[in-house]
Amino acid sequence: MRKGILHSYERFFPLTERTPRLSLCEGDTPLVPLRNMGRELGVELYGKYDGLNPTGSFKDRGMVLAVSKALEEGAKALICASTGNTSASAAAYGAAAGIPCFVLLPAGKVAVGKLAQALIYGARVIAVRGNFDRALEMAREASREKGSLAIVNSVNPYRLFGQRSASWEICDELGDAPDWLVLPVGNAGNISAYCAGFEFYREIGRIEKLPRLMGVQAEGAAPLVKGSPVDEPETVATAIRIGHPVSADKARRAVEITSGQFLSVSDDEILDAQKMLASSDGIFAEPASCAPLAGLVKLRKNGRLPGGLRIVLVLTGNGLKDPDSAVSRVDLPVEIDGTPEALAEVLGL
Ligand SMILES: Cc1ncc(COP(=O)(O)O)c(/C=C/C(=O)C(=O)O)c1O
Repeated sequence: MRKGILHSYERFFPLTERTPRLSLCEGDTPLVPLRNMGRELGVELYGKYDGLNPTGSFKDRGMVLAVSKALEEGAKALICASTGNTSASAAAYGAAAGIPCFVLLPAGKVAVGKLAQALIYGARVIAVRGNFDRALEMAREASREKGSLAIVNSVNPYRLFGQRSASWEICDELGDAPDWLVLPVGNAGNISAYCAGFEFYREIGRIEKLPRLMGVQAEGAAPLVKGSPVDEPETVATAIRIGHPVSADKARRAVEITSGQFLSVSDDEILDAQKMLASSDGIFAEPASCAPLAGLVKLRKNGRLPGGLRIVLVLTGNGLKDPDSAVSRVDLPVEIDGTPEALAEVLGL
């Protein structure tokens, strides 16, 4: 039975007897073999489907630890800026913890599913006329001003600590680290957390080697590929529409020590990958989560994807978060009269 990561990995986390053990049964998500895409690409391919966490993204892994520790340290409320998933997760764990949660979202740039979540979980949702980077500056300022307001963005170290749990689950299931781990990069916290998690597992002898960490960004929001901040990031993958990643230095170190790489893909390549993943292997992930597959397809096209590798794609968010983007790329339903003849015609019977 899933009891949540504070239970499953209790001995690896900075918990004390005073730390409340929050849980929405996050973690222990499936590592799905992507057989058809794997055959297509000539690799052994898996999807770590973190879209099956309680609020539909990997954010729950860090949020459960950050909110538990915030309670222990006397916080009276939570605050975060978000492109959507962090706010959904903060709102849910704030509700579970029984404390208010304030979320700052870039006005008009958040997928409908994520906005609905933050609202229904009872967060105070504040739409900022500006992008995520501006909203994060405001949230950090507010948290500095008011000590009892705990910021739960990935500037909060407990967030990245909790997110290490995904790397441990992958290694526990595969028996070692994969050859490559490919994931989307926005604020760059998750790639840094995976690196720390794999390093810890190597330190305690659970794995032999670190996987190559491949960070994929959208072409219109690719500061780590460009090597400089992007002031006006733009992409259909709104979860990674971030131009000033707060964990950039950690992420660069993660790519360097694992001989990995940052690469970027276009919005079209992302949406094509989203449709491919769903129609070939039955997994519906949100646009940002499909950037890694788009990256693999691009490497394969350029002859830079070695055969036979064991690769894990991190599917960070559920496709249901952003149905509008997915619908923009598919044929809409055909409408018929309610008669057997009309159906027979469509079915070609
Ligand atoms: C589905 C999905 N995939 C990838 C990322 C990028 O992770 P980071 O590189 O650790 O930022 C996000 C990030 C979202 C937010 O930053 C937020 O919700 O505020 C995401 O929601």
